[in-house]
Amino acid sequence: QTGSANTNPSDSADDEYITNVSIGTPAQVLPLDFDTGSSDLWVFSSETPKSSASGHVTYSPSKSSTAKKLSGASWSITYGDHSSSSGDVYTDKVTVGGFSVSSQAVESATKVSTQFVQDTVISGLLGLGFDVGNTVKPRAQKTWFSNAANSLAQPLFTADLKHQQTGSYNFGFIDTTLAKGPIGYTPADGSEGYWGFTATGYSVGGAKLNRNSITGIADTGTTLLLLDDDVVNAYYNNVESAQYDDSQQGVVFDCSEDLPSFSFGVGGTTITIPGSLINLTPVSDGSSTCFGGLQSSADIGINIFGDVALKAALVVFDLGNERLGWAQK
Ligand SMILES: O=C(NC1CCCCC1)N[C@H]1[C@H](O)[C@@H](N2CCCCC2)[C@@H]2OC[C@H]1O2
Repeated sequence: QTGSANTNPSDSADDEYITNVSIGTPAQVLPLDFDTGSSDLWVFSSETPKSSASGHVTYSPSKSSTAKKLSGASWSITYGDHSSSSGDVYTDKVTVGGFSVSSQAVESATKVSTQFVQDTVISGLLGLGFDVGNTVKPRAQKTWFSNAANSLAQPLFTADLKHQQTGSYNFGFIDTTLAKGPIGYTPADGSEGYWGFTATGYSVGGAKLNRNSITGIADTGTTLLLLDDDVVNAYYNNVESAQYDDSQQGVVFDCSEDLPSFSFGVGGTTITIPGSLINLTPVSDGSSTCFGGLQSSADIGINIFGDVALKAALVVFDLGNERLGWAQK
């Protein structure tokens, strides 16, 4: 068995990617942010304060004949951008891309932080990280993918995120036609709940890859490519107008710049992010100053290959073999 779901950028800056998920009986369809950087499936619900839920599609367990309250269970999560949510837990049927898990922990939000209240295009997150990262207490719950894995044709999923176009999350199979180059595989470290890996080197503007390895995570839930300052500086030293903008909390440059590409080595292959994908968006509507898709990870302490990097590749999240595959797109 397999599943295949379309995913769409939420706005003109590809800030996040939205995938529709069916929950309960009859199906309640919610737009969720699939996040390989976390391991909770949580939703805005009938239990979310009305003022917070305004503008969001919500899940009502009381309207689902297959919903069951998970007695005594609660959850609470804080993300790297300091957004947060918490609540109680139901189990219900959850279908993604035509594949159903009959009893999935659906974490109902009784509290959500301002960032989520304001982000009305999503009704929650579907974590695709490792189960160890799940926040439900007293007993951690499995992710949708973890519950599905044993029934899928292969215990893996792929992410094919695109700039301002419809992409896909495929479960149980690899559609190699989505890629232009071979898939390079490298071991994945799931011990922290993330999909951790090591890139073997990098280069700017098509130069030969150096041998400076970069250890980080493949995170569909983070918009940017966040790397060490020495890498960020090596890149922006090639961009005449680049400067750090305190108010924007990042490197900005003239939107008219012809940005160099950024390449990294992984699993014996090279992934090249075209400069165009690193020109993320004007700092404000109509501005001729643009915000960089590559920024510093210095304040975080971990390198993050977020959507800016993932958009250049077909990425295979292979749970069965504990490995990540990257193919140029
Ligand atoms: O916190 C992270 N990543 C961190 C970024 C800083 C450095 C450490 C990792 N990801 C979150 C992301 O920012 C959220 N956001 C909502 C608004 C549109 C953009 C996405 C969304 O909710 C949780 C998750 O996804």
